[in-house]
Amino acid sequence: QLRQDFYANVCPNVENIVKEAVTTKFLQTFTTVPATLRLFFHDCFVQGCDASVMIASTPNNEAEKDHPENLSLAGDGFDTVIKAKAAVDAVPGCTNQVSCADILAMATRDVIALSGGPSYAVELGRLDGLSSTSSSVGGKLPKPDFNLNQLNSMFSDNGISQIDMIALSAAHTLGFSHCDQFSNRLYNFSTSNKVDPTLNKTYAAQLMLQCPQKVDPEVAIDMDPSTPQEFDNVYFTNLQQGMGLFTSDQVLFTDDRSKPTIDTWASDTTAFEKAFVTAMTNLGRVGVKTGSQGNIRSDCSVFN
Ligand code: HEM
Ligand SMILES: [Ca+2]
Ligand SMILES: [Ca+2]
Repeated sequence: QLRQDFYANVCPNVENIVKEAVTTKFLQTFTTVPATLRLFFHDCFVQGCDASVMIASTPNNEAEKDHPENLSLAGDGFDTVIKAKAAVDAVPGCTNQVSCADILAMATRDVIALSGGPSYAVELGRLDGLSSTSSSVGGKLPKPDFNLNQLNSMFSDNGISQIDMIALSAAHTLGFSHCDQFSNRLYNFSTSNKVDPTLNKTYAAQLMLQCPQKVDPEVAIDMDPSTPQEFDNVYFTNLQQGMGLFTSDQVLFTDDRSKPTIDTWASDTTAFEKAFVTAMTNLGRVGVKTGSQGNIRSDCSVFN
């Protein structure tokens, strides 16, 4: 039921309006890119791509965004959607016609292109969801210590294949992580190895400098040490060198079932970009709401 020209009659210029608002925000801060991309992922994996992640908590309802695993979602992602929504609603005819879920999908496409990644046509027609609870988040989002079976199982719960999961993981080609998400790999990996043996030695030493034990929990470091502000396939060449930040990144190279894909995309940007667009399109189809399952919110952070 999703289609690319969903708003052609009510708000034909919606894509340009969103792109302009996103570009303005991008020029103010680069964080717009990783923040929006991760927000889209965390939205789609909990109750589907329905902007449930945008809802603010109230005295009666602790919303998704206040679940511990969502507290590190950067505010600039939410702000990007809110600003784009305001720009859309300011255009006569478009007011209250475009869902927050679709604006997030378009904004995500735009930030990827702005940071050097592929551009693609976005499918539209998602409604905004009618519920958002912190208690629905647990067990729905992947953890950085996941192995390949755990990754495949969680993504397949959302109808996403291993190949799409690997392509989507390349989102870690930009953005930041807090030290506690991977410090076990540096200081207490296992009884026989304090440092994760799959971690490049030089990179491990660099990470220890950036993330000493008892570091300020606010400290965040680049996930791609080589090209942190470029959406590129360097994610895969990093993995080949033992420079994946999380276990869930590095395992894609150490597990023989996924290694061939890493090797292919490390040396073929075109093939990676094509796969990434397919994977993002599939991610955008997860749990889409239609009819009485949703509505179009007038304020993305509040139910109508
Ligand atoms: C494959 C399993 C995945 C795991 C285990 C995972 C885990 C994480 C973790 C732990 C962080 C750091 C959070 C922090 O400390 O602030 C992070 C950041 C990020 N993730 Fe993932 N992620 C996965 C997949 C994805 C996917 C599929 C996307 C998008 C398509 C994505 C996009 C991002 C982005 C852009 C950031 C940086 C956020 C920022 O700088 O604000 N991740 N991820
Ligand atoms: Ca959602
Ligand atoms: Ca990069």
